[in-house]
Order: sequence, then C-alpha cells, then structure tokens
Amino acid sequence: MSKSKNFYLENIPLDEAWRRFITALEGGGLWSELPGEDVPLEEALGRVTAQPVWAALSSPGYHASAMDGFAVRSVETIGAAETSPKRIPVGPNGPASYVDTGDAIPSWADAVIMIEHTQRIEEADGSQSIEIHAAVAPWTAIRPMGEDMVATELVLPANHLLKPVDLGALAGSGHTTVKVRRKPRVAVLPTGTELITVEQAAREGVKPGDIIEYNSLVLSAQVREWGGEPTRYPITIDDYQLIREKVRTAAETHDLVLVNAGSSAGSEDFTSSIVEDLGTLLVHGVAVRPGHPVILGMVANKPVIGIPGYPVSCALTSETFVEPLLSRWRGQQPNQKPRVKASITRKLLSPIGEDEMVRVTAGRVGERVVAAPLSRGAGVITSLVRADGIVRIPRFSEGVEAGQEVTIELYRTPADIERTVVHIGSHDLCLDLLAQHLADSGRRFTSANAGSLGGLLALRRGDAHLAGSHLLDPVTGEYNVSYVKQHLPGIPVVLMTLVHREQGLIVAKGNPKGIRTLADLPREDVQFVNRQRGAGTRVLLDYHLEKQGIAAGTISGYRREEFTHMAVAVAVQSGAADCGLGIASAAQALGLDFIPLEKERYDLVIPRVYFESELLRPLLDLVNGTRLREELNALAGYDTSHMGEVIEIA
Ligand SMILES: Nc1nc2c(c(=O)[nH]1)N[C@H]1C(S)=C(S)[C@@H](COP(=O)(O)OP(=O)(O)OC[C@H]3O[C@@H](n4cnc5c(N)ncnc54)[C@H](O)[C@@H]3O)O[C@H]1N2
Ligand code: MOO
Repeated sequence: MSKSKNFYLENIPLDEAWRRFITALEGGGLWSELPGEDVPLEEALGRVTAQPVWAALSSPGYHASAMDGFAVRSVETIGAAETSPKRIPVGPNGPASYVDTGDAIPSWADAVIMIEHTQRIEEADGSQSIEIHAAVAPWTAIRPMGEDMVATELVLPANHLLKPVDLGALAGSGHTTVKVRRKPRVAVLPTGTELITVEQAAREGVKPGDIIEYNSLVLSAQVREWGGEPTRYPITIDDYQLIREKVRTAAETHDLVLVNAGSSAGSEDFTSSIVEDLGTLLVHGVAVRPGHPVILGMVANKPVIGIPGYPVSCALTSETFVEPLLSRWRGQQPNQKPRVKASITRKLLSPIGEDEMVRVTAGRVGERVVAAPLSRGAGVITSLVRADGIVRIPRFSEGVEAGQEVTIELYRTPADIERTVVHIGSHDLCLDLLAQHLADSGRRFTSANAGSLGGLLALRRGDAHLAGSHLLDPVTGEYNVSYVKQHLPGIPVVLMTLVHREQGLIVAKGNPKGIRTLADLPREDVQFVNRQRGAGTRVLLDYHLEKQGIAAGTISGYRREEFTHMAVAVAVQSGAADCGLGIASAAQALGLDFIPLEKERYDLVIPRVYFESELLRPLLDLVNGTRLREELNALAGYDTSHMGEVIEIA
C-alpha cells in the first residue's frame, strides 16, 4: 500500500508545540509521574523516590559515646579544676567506666570524659582511678538516641533524586529497599535504507550513499543519562509498512517511541503519515533550527516523537522534547543548564521566524566570557562534541552583531570556562598537539579558524588570548610584525615563533596533472581550490602571483574558498580540485603529494597581559620544552629550530 505524503511542514513556535503535546498527554493521563517500584538500595543510585521515606528505626538506636573515654555521672565531676583535681574510681559499674566511640552509655552515666583529659592513677590498694582537672556538663560527648534520625521522622521526600549519601541514610534508618519511579521505557527506532551499522562499515567499508547509523546510539545513551530505559531497535529500511508495524508494536510495549529520520519532506519520509495513520498527528515542523522537521503525535495513547535524521538536529531535538518529558515522568524539573553571559565573537545572521540554537565554544578572556560560534551544519556532530554550550537566537531576531551580549547555556561547568585558553586565528596542526598536551596541565584549548588576519582582529576586540599568524609583508619580506603594528596599535604584544613550515601545492597522489609551479595554475585542465581572504596562505599566494605576473582571473577555481588546510587537502583528495596551496602536513595526513614552494614562519601572537598570565604558562612551557618539538619534527614540513623565539612589540 502506498500512502499520500504530507509535503507540508509547519513552523510551529516551540511553546505552541509543547502546549499541544502536553494537552494530548494530559488527555491520556500521561502528563504525570510514573508509578513506583521497589528496588534494593544497591540499585537505587540515580533513581527518584516515588513516595516520602520515613525512618523505620532511630539512629543511633541508643545513647552512644561520641569519644573514646570514661563514662561518668556529671555530678561527680563538679568541683574538678586545674588547681584541685578530682579522682573518680574506675569500675565496670562506675562511677567511671571505660567506653569506646560508638559504645552504648551505661544507664547510670550521663557524660563521657575524653581519655586525653584523664590521668590513670593506680591507688595504693591496687584499684584504678582517673584524675580529672575539669568538670563536664551533662550529655558531654554523648550522641543521644535519634541524634541523626528518629523513627517515623522524614528521611527523604518524594521525587528526590537519590545520591550516594541518600542510600546510607536509607539503610541507616532501617530500609532495605526503596520505592522509586519506574524507569520510562523508550523505543529508539532508526530508519533509512541508506543506513549501515558501524560493524558492517568496519567489515565491508563505506560505499558512496552509505551512512553509518549512530543516532540510535546517541538517543539511547541520552535516554539512559536522563533516567530512562532505552530499547535500541535494529535499522528498518524505508518501507512504509515495515516502519508502521514497528511503531505500532513499539507503542504497545513502551512509554515513548522515538522514530529517527524520515521526518522531513523527502520521497521516503513516512513518519508523519504513519503517525496520522495509527493515531493523531499533533505537530509536524517546529520553528527551531536545527531540528525543524520534528513530529509530535500519539499512537495507542503513547507519545511518538519523529526525530530529524541529521545528527545535530537529532541530539538537540531529543534535548528539547525527550529530556523534559522523561523528567516530568520521573517527577523532576527539566534539566536547567548553567547559564553565563558572553560576548559573541562574530556576526551571525539567523532566519526570522525560527529559534536557532548555535553551538559555541567559550572561554574567559580578560573581564568577559567570549562565545565563538562553531559550524552550523546539522550533519556536523563534532560541532556538538566540541561545543561548550548553546546560544539561542530567538525567532524574532535577524541575528547578532559581533561583540553583542548573548547567553550561553553551558554543557560544561563555569570552572571549565575559566581554565580555557582561547585561540582565534590561522590553524596549524601543531595547535592540535598543543591542545592535547595542555589537557595534562588542566587547561582546555579551544580554537576557532578565522585566518591570520581574522585572528589579529579578534585580539584587537579582546576576543582571544592568542592568535596563530603567518602574514608575509611583501615589502619587508618579514612575517607578522608589520601587520601586528598596523592592526594592534597600542597593544603590547609578544610574537612567539612556533614553527617554520613548508607551504606548497597539494596535489593528488602521483601528481597526475604534472603540476610543477604556480605557473601551471592558469592551465585549462587545472582546477584550483583557494583559501579565504585574510588567510596567511591566501596572502602568500597573492604575493607570489603578483611577483610572477599571473592574473588571478586566469586561474579556474581561484574564487572557490576553503577555510582550512585540511579542507583544501580534502577537496584535492575527493577530486573536486586538482591542487591548492597549503602545508605539507595536511598533504601528508591524507596521503597526497606535495610540491614545496616556500618556508614560512608561523607565530603565536600573544598580548603581553596573557603572555604573562598563569593561564598561559603551561602553553609557554610546552613551546619551550622538548616534547612538542620532537613530535613536530616527526611530521612533514616542520622546522622547529626557532621555536620559542620571541619578538616584543610595545
Ligand atoms: N525539501 C526539504 N528538505 C529538507 C527539509 C525541508 O524542510 N524541506 N528539512 C531539512 C532538515 S532541516 C532536516 S533536519 C532534514 C531531516 O530530514 P529527515 O528527518 O527526513 O532525515 P533524513 O533525510 O532521512 O536524513 C538526514 C540525514 O541524516 C542521516 N541520518 C539519518 N538517520 C541517521 C542515523 N540513524 N544515524 C546517522 N545518520 C543518520 C541521513 O543519512 C541523512 O544524511 O531534512 C532536510 N531536508
Ligand atoms: O532542522 Mo534541520 O534540523 O535545521 O537541520
């Protein structure tokens, strides 16, 4: 049976989508906490109490000695002083009797004197006494019965998330089990004919059109993290009946069904029609990006969420809809990420009419926290891996200007943000090595690719601690100095050389087009890939083209811009271009050939205040040490003989 599909994607504001969803859940009696089940204390960590817990026993269950010492009647100590010590005979029934910490106090006693405040005396008749130099008040050094918990007293309220210490209090008050909310059962259904398992990919390789299925792994892990019990289904191909049957049966045995992908308007996007067919479609399309083609519906009185296929959209949609629902079922408030105000490092345009969630990295630079936007591609899962948080651009706004104040919802702690070294500028593979080693000294390193010039401008705005730069001055032949003087006037700066590195033409393995020099670029059969304006590599290219009298307009592909050396190398590897200018290590990383053109200096530009800061000290130590140097020498095209040399610019 083929079904007519719904090509119409709505644009429902998030609060309206939630309102419809909650109304339907309430209608089905599903917008409330799940019932309780008894679990042994050992299994109760992270679960939520389904009812208040009252102490079954008192703790301590008797008057207990708080110290090692002698139990006494306090009246018998009256009058003892430094100048007039008192002796009290020791015996099993008093008037002084030895007790260990935690022992029951004899019924005749009402105080304990710590052993170090007594002196043992052997009397002439062989009997024992203690001599004391101070009186004690009644109940001194005694933990009265029920000091911690009195039987019938409240130990924990309902809807309490159980921490390790709570388990101790439960056992201490006499409970062997605790009634906790049942874990929500969540079906995770990955669908798509193009999907293959990662095991299959490892065995047989990935052909064009194959996609490694991992959204169900992410969704299941999220569900588990949020206190639910996921069932991860195998991949279902894009077949209306097969998916329909899976959704139908999953709804019978689960509290919530997540159908992944097939939520949009493509020829095989069935989820919305299936939900309509089996139950009620509430929402198809929310005014949120990423995650626009979300589906909310009810099947057999169970909520079904159609989650978009793009991995970032998938993970964020689940944060937006699944987490709050699971929290509700567990009697918890939805997860509130810590928030921090920050200054955004670059202008972002955002479509009116949709809330946009922008992934950012964050760090404190001087007085402010800065937020550097990451890739906005919905398929770029690493942007979420690297993200320190999310900045929401509301649907009634067209975007934000560079330097504007925004709020970051943090994935990390504010303390993590404080120990972050922020780099904006030209990227080099050695920064990845630096980042890796900095982690050993408790620093985090975030890097945004803005090209050399972009890095200097970021330093001027106070958006970064340092900027990698390799800008050749065509007049002086010197690197970076004149640019720093021009763009950072009045800011004391240290230029610290990291490496000299080989720049050259990255070409396919075996150099099939026989490219030798820049003079080959205008050839009709040569397709070039360029770097963005402001990149040091672009400056270098333009310098040499000018010197050799080659007009940029004669090079096919000159206008095609990539933002990193690796992106240029990938373009060559994929056959999209025949060559591009870049560094040797990028060619090496992808097994491409490399034609050296020039050795250039790559510096770290560091404002003096940060150069001298505690935050950057481990970075400077690394640059001045031997480990990084040795690792770089093992890579193609790096010369570390000037590493660590500094030029100060006042
Ligand atoms: N004409 C339109 N096309 C698209 C629209 C639109 O409004 N009109 N929306 C776009 C947006 S936004 C998104 S998000 C995606 C979501 O589409 P689907 O939910 O139908 O997902 P697919 O197209 O099947 O997949 C998208 C992408 O993600 C990969 N994928 C899917 N499942 C998995 C998985 N389990 N693990 C890893 N990767 C997965 C899939 O192979 C595709 O590459 O639609 C846009 N199109
Ligand atoms: O909504 Mo899509 O999820 O923007 O990428």
